[in-house]
Amino acid sequence: MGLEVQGLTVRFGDTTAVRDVRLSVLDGEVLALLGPSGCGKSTLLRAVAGLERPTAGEVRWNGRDLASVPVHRRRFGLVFQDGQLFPHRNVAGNVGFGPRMRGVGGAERTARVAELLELVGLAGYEDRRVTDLSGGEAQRVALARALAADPELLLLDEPLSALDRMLRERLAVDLAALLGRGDSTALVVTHDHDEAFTLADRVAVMSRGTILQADTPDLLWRHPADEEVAAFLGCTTFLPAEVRDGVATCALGTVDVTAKDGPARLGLRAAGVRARGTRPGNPDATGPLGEVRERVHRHDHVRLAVAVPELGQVEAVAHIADAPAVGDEVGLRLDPDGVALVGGD
Ligand SMILES: Nc1ncnc2c1ncn2[C@@H]1O[C@H](COP(=O)(O)OP(=O)(O)OP(=O)(O)O)[C@@H](O)[C@H]1O
Repeated sequence: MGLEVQGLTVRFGDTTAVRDVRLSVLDGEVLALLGPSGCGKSTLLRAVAGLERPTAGEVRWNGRDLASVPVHRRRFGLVFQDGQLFPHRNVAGNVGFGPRMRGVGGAERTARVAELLELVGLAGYEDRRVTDLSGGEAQRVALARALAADPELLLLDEPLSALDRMLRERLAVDLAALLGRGDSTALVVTHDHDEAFTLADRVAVMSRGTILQADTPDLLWRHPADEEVAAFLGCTTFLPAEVRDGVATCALGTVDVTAKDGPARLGLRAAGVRARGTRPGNPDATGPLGEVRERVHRHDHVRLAVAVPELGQVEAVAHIADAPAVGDEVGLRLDPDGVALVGGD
């Protein structure tokens, strides 16, 4: 059954941080709450944890209304951005805290702590003082500590956002494997798209206190419910299209889609529009033509703003090796991986 949230509203004075939210997290599912700063993600998570009192609505766990159940009785594991470890205990003391409270004895507890430290990439750290750890190490200890308590539901609030990018990407993959392997049920708050898509079975996109869409990463990416979700997920150009036999035709060309015949709306991310210079000897430069107006080097590609007659400015990408310069003419081609079908059924 898992977690069910219904009609949940949380107000702080005149601010409605969470507005009539309905959400479920199934047993064994990892759900990410993704949204911009201030949209109400943390407040929703804190209301589920019991740290914030709802103004209206219900939070149920396995069918039971939690309104009268205090935080420590909910059996939910909490991890916040800054870990919040017990400073007077060493790493083993922190990770082993939950098992110890549940009466798990010496050898078994030591083995469990070692296993969890190995899982979070900190094998052998048992005797380290937590005050001597780096931010990334401390956060991994916090994760291990939350998991060690065998919580029924893990609540993670921006668990990786204090870490540097390389570590965050690695830890997101590790955490996804770890949550999947343990069959954990988890609600993860994040503002980082990659993190949400890496970790979650389903992603709920939040804006201004409400959930706009909750779907699998694949569906969300390819079929955002409306332009607001599409724009939040990176679409910068929206074009009308006509679908015929699984092919959508728009002003920038054709792309395969899963949709019924008829009019449709496409959302294009920069990566959905590939640009090639039209200079002689480049036969790949086909499709509608435009002129490069801006050019920015990103880590593994070049991002362009291309002026297309009658369409205006379109974001596109080019290979670093033969990236066109500002002022060059380019041919544009759609890449289905970067194209979304917006709205509709
Ligand atoms: N204790 C509080 N008192 C008053 N207003 C609050 C309180 N907590 C949150 N808010 C307000 O509620 C809204 C939602 O805040 P919340 O922290 O839930 O957003 P968030 O999406 O988690 O943002 P961030 O990613 O920046 O943490 C914001 O406008 C915030 O200022």
